[in-house]
Amino acid sequence: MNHSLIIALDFADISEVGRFLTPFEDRQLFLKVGMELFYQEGPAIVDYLKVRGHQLFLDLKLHDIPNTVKSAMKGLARLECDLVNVHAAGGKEMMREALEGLEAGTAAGRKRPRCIAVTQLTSTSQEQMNKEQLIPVALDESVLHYASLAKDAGLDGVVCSAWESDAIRKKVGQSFLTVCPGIRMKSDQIDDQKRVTTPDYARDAGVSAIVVGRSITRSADPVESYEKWMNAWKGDY
Ligand SMILES: O=c1ccn([C@@H]2O[C@H](COP(=O)(O)O)[C@@H](O)[C@H]2O)c(=O)[nH]1
Repeated sequence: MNHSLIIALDFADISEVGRFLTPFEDRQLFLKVGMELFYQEGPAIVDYLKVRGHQLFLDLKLHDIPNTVKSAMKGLARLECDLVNVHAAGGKEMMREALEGLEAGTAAGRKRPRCIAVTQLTSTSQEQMNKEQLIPVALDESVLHYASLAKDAGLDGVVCSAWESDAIRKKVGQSFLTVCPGIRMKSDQIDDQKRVTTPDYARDAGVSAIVVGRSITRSADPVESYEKWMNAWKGDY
């Protein structure tokens, strides 16, 4: 999954997904299914995308008591996605149990899905974290701390802003995945994102993958937009 561009399919239902994907014809993409689509369509959306040969990041950001997350991950492993995630704020024990669940649910002979942890959402600012989460440190310190917890728990990487990727890898190792949303072209609207970088910045920072949603999915010509993004990111097809 190194140097992938993951398209966030933040659509209301499968018919919107179908309309979006049709102009891409038979191209195989790395796609992300989040809460909006999964809560509407359930596991059927995963099958729909997998039979078309796409790679899948199931972005459900599990965050619950360890036993519940373990059982949920056991079920999710059966969907055979490439990548799943949890919130690091759930703690080291929860993350370890998530991995155990994934291993238990993975069919013999198959590789378990990779599992990464959300550090601080890219929509979180320094001020929001200090005042609302009552975490009294610098935001990048909190991100590094969560990344270390995820590494100790055995996870494969984190979701973070591209700003934080280099420091994370220096601290926990270069093979640790950094999957980065909050990416915009200079001309794009930032929307609700706070820790935003450009694809060039993310490329130079050596992040593992960028996640791009609205800039592609809401553009008038998504295929052209995807090409523009792949050129800027110099992504692997
Ligand atoms: O910290 C996070 C974790 C997940 N996301 C998800 O990525 C996409 C970003 O979409 P854009 O339209 O490019 O902003 C979206 O699906 C989020 O749920 C994130 O943005 N930040």
